[in-house]
Amino acid sequence: MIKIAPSILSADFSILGAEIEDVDKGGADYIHVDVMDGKFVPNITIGPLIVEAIKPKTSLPLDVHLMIENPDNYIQAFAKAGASIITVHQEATVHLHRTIQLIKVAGVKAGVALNPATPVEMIRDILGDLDLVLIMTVNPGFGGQSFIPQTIEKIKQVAKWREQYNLSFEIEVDGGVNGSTAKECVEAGAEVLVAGSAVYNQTDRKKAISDIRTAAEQSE
Ligand SMILES: O=C(CO)[C@@H](O)[C@H](O)COP(=O)(O)O
Repeated sequence: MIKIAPSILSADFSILGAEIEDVDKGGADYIHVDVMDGKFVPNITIGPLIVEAIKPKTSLPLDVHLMIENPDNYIQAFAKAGASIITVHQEATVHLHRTIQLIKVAGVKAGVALNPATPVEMIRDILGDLDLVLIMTVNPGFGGQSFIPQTIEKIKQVAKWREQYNLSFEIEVDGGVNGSTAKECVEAGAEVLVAGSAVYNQTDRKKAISDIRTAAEQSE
């Protein structure tokens, strides 16, 4: 089953609660929350206080993507704030296995994200510990960038390992996902599609979500 995760990075932050309710009613499956620290990526966004504030606005899982250095220092705070899934970057932590265990001890699903230039081999040995693998299809930091086609092979390889090792983590893609790129991602093996500008830059968010889902489902 395909899941659509609108990224609130492209929402109107002056009415963030209403923007979240809009995609919730519009058929979203997750709310994707982009956390950036101005160090790991060249942009600064939101922290645990905002996650806590938006939590009552939706019953959908909050899919929190930490694009920050030293993620171990913030896992507890984001879990307490209401995150359902916490995804850290492989590139941002030296002891990835320990970081994953910290997320699990906090009672939250654990994900790992890979930048476009990071080989999937970097997480092969810990796939069995993961609930989600996030293949970045743009360089993280900003919404509205173009999809990087070379990332498709990475999705395929992770999907192959999932089957080969009989694992059940979700494969999520993030960046430049829209009605034109969704199908290829799903054909490669992804089932969670993060979409920022393709949803929030449209006035009718329900239609935008439905259009992406329909495009993606053409591969099934
Ligand atoms: O993590 C990020 C960017 O770093 C994403 O979640 C973006 O917010 C996706 O935006 P679009 O490419 O869909 O506009």
